[in-house]
Amino acid sequence: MSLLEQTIAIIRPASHETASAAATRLQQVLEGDDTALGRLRSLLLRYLAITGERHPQAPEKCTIIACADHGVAAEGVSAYPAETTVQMTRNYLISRGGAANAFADYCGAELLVVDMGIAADTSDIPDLIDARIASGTANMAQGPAMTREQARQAIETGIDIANQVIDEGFDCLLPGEMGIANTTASAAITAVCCGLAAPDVAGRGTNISDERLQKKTRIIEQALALNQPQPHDGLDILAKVGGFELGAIAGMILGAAARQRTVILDGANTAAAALIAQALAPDCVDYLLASHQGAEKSHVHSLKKLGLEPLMDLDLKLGEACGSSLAATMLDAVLTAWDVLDKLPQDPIETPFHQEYMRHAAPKITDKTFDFYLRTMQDLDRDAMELCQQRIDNLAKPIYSLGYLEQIAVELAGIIGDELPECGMDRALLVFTGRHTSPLQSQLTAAFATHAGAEVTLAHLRDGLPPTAAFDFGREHAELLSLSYPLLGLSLTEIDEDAPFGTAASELRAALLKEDGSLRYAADEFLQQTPETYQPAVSAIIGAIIAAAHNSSFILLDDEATEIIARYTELLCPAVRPYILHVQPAMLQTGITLPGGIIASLGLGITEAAMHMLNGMRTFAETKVAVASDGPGASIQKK
Ligand SMILES: Cc1cc2ncn([C@H]3O[C@H](COP(=O)(O)O)[C@@H](O)[C@H]3O)c2cc1C
Ligand SMILES: O=C(O)c1cccnc1
Repeated sequence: MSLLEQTIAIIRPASHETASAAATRLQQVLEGDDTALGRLRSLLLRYLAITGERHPQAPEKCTIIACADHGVAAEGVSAYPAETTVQMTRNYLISRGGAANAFADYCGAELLVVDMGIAADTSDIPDLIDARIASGTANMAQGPAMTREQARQAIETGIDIANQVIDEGFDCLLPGEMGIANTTASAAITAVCCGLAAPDVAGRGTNISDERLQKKTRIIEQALALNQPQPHDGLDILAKVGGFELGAIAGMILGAAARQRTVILDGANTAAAALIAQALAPDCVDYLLASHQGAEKSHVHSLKKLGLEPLMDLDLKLGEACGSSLAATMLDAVLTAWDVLDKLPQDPIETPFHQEYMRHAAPKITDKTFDFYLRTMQDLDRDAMELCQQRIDNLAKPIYSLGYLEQIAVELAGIIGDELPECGMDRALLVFTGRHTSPLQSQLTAAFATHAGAEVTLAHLRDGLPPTAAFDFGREHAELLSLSYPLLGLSLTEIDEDAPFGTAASELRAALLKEDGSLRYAADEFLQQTPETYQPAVSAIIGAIIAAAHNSSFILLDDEATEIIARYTELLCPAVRPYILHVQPAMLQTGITLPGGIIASLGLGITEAAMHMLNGMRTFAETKVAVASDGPGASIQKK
């Protein structure tokens, strides 16, 4: 038997015993609320099933970027010239300014780069793993991209790589790829595996123009019609419309599955590689975790076929393991939280929170107080924003390909008045709570906040005082915190101590939103319409948002309750809008319903990733990578 057949033969479904025991325990600690952790729950349970351990160590991560060229690039299906593949490979290993470098650094992964078939001399590139199959594939629009033997070789190379890194102690693989025109290949693979037509899967790749997209769609159609790949024959699909780097990634997936190790998928390209692996060994999907829903058109279909649910949508159009690096840190966080939860109540972790209590006073808040904040709200620093945007547009990646991460970076630049906000900015979490906070909530808040590097203040509200008192309490503490912490998560929890978690969100939704999710009331009416129990919390959050924005902190929202309050605050005071980051469901699609700062903490992680992009990546000029020749990048990017 060859390595491929041997590997396929030992792939078993992941063990579900550990996972189902953990599911039972989770249900018990979370008092039967299966939605509490949303998709973090299945992220955790899938990971436990893969490892077969109840409390696995935090995974050792290895990012592996497979690079290869594509004959179909000759058809003009990309916005960038084919030489970009080798130039980016140099960038990873010489300038070290690719997204892959920045995101591996962000999530603490080792970075390996493999030449699977770059159409250029790569002999001078240090540390490049040479596994070259040929100088690029043949043009699939004119015949098969490679021979069946080459397809097997690409996959077996991926299996070898997986075995090697697993032998070195890595247990979580983050594959990525670099290969101009490879979204044409991944779209074709997806069409075959999902039974779709070219227009359903052809996406904009490196941000190509409408005209080029039409051409790309026709080329995919032509490649499928000419080559007739067989949907149940993974090697045939790879040979006819694949790529060497996609074959290697399929192999890494098979190799990892055979050794019961995890692979976190990134965008449409890695998902297409996974479809090849799935066609060869259906059980390998148990070892896959999805990270994000990317913008490439085929991605939604491939994830569905793989039966995987993404954790986030950041409008990424890149690859290079960016989204999977983010998911890897979320996996770390949920593993920590699970350790903590499983040890309750005997063995709680320390929760060194600052505690603040509302005074019994009713301060005078008048329209004048309010006016003061609104009139003296700082403008964003437009120059810093413009310079930051220019730098991002010229980082060595397709234009706009890092989606919301780019927007976060620009907004932060405007808020702090510096075109290059740094990594590791000080951050805090302000959690409004009732008189008492349960050990469960405290432990969860601590686990996620610690992971995000945030200091926590628990601000205890008091009933029976006018809303102005709560407003002032929120204002005062956000103001104090925002003097030292440029990043501030705002959340609430256990306002009604007898109600289950998530009640604040559901009550505020019922009272303040219409059926379609839009706001039901005008800005000056909604507080009277808020259920009395929640009026202090709502007033405190409004005060906190206005004060934090006034002091130029970047505000990260938490659960749906804070989302609703913030949307009304934005209506009341539109000037706060640019200071607010809507985390879920705008970026995270985890459906977490637990309040208390979990979502805001994950938002801090996303913000940190944006800072790694900005500080870790280098520009086209700095790395000598070719700029766009089509699409919006063509007129903006400068060599
Ligand atoms: C500078 C640069 C860095 C990249 N990093 C990933 N890609 C991504 O874009 C390419 C696929 O898009 P298409 O099919 O339109 O060519 C792949 O290389 C993919 O990894 C990049 C592309 C460029 C230009
Ligand atoms: O989703 C991906 O993998 C992707 C999307 C655009 C460009 N390159 C890769």
